[in-house]
Amino acid sequence: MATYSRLPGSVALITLQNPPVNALSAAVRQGIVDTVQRALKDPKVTSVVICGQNGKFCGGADIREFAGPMLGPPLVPMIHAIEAVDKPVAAAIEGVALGGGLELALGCHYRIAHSKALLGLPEVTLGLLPGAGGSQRLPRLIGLTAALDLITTGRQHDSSFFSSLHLLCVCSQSISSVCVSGQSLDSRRLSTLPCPCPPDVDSLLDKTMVKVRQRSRGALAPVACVQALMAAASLPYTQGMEKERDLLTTLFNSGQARALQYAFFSQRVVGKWSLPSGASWDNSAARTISKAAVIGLGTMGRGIVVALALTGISVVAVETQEKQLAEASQVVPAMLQREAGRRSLATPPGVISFSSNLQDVCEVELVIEAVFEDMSLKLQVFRHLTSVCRPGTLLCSNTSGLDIDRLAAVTQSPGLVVGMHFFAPAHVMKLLEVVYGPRSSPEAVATAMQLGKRMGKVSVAVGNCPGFVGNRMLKPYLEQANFLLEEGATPQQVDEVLEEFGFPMGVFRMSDLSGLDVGWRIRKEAGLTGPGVESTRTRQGRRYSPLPDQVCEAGRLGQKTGRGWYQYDGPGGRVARSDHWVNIFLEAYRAEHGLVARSIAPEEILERCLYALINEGFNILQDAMAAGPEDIDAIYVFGYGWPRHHGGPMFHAGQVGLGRILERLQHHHHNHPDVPHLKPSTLLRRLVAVGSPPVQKWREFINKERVHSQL
Ligand SMILES: CC(C)(COP(=O)(O)OP(=O)(O)OC[C@H]1O[C@@H](n2cnc3c(N)ncnc32)[C@H](O)[C@@H]1OP(=O)(O)O)[C@@H](O)C(=O)NCCC(=O)NCCSC(=O)C[C@@H](O)CCCCCCCCCCCCC(=O)O
Repeated sequence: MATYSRLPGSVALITLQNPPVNALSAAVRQGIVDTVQRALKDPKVTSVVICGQNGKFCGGADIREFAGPMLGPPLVPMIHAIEAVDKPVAAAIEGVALGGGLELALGCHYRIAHSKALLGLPEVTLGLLPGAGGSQRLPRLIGLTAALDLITTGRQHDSSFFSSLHLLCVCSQSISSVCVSGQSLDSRRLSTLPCPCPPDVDSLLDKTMVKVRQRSRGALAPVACVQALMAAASLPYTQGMEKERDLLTTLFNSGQARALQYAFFSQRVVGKWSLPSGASWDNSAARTISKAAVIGLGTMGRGIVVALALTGISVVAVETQEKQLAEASQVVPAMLQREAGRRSLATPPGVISFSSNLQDVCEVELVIEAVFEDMSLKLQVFRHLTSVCRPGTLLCSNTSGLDIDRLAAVTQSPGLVVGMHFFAPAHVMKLLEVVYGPRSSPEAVATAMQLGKRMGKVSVAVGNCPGFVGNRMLKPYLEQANFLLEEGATPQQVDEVLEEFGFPMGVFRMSDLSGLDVGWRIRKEAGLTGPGVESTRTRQGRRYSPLPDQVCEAGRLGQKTGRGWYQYDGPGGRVARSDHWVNIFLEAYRAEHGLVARSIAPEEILERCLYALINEGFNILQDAMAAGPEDIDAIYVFGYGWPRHHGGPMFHAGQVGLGRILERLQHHHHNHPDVPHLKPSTLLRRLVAVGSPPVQKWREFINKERVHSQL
């Protein structure tokens, strides 16, 4: 709702009230319409100020309302009516003015903002465009070039940025004196102004269109944003508004908007974590960490040190190999400086001290081990840590899939051991998997989750199983990609299909980037390859492709060696080019194993890679290793490049239709009975059997099934 009060004198104050962010729900819109009317009717009122309760102006349209029928007064005519009134109206912005909130402010005649307020039009991130006049008013106020950047990226900025664009007025006169002076409001009505455009407007629009198509392959909203701004640049306001409305209607009804809005809420759902034990975000106290240590200063360790230091935590960075330590003590401060600059932090907040001595961690509150992915080495480190650290120190491992409980078992306080699985580069990537073992205490989980949040990560609590959630699902995906090569596909074909779907990189390009030796080492440790293992296509009772092992054996480890599934300009090269060697190698391999290459349709490539991954997601939910589909989807969107406009693998499954996913998995499993990952999960079957409920209902369904021991 919105409240009305008269300030001493002649100013009416309208306060938006809809906690927590004063979103423009039907009740708020109705409140605005009513209170503006009241102010207009009151002869003592000469000017109006609109503000938001609790120091937040407005977080925009109420996204939750998008799921149902639109009730209450529509936003566009409401904002238009405010712009048209003949008493001056000012938006007093504190906290946030985002989306529809900023559009409301653009309909006012004056905008004043607190220096710390954040403003922006983030609709594109929700699969929409600023559809309450924002796409037409903003460029008329700040010019086409600046509006294109803000609207197509959804970027938010503080008020000093917007003051420099003259979006905010530095009012030398108070609102009431504006009114008293009888100053005309005509020039304050943005819809009446022309749109300032650069001379090369067509070239600017073309270049922006190319850029947005490249940046977010297959995403509709950025393209529609450019189209709406083209209209603002070339059409009168009323026709521009018609274009805005048409584009918004198309986007609003698209699956992409639903996916992106789901992604918005899933990011928030995962913060409200709960464990099978009943421990959860609201009943578990977190410790505040001010001193931490990182053990192992390879790529991951260095990134973690920077991520911690950026939050103001003092870090002891330990590396026992002198050469690596010397290199890290040069590189890490530079990384910190660069990242602090990128985040506009004047000076890097945290203090880092480097050491080669594990004893130096004895004073810290939390340790993150980031040594080589080797269980015996990690066990050795944990044994050492438990003897040198103060009692009560939290011991965390950055393992990407090893058993947290085995590490906990060698410590004096297994309850204080959790996994903190970062993604490379750790100071940049948003995802953190917080892995709880059967003995991890709620306090340890809460502390790791909160620490992740402080570092600006999306922290997701996951259970302790091989590969946790992300890498466990990646395994069947990679496996299918390798099988497809055996059957006749090329790495480029597979990658193109996945990139067309929206992944920034296909599976083979991604593997080359991460280093093919990472998986090779894991497979060796699992006894799947290595000396003494027979080179067959069946291992440990299931189909196995030795292709990636053989590529590694040929010394091709990916970008770092200049050769992998592709060739590069040299070691460390970035541009992947197809490599004749790979084609010859694949032909020889198929001949050796009596395989006849067939032509594989893009649909089969996509289905086998994605549905195998999705199927494992259902298994993970069934095993209670993730609390709900939102957790899996957040992991894939923030850690694995899953295109956000497809919501995440589990959301995508719902959009494709669970029945269809089941039927295709059955089909592929029938053709490949020796691939257990293609066997449809029990949970998927159960969901289809009860009529394929929407993804938002799965959590409840799974809990009920568990109670009745159906899963
Ligand atoms: C605001 C934030 C920056 C605050 O961040 P903070 O970290 O402090 O807090 P949280 O993010 O955790 O949020 C707290 C809490 O609030 C919920 N929430 C936040 N914002 C919204 C919102 N806008 N709506 C609803 N709920 C919101 C959040 O979920 C949390 O809840 P929880 O239960 O988890 O505690 C940050 O929250 C943020 O960034 N918010 C989003 C800001 C945003 O994106 N705003 C834009 C919204 S879209 C918009 O404004 C569209 C406009 O352009 C209007 C377009 C017109 C629409 C008309 C529709 C007509 C359709 C026409 C089609 C016709 C169809 C046909 O005919 O067929």
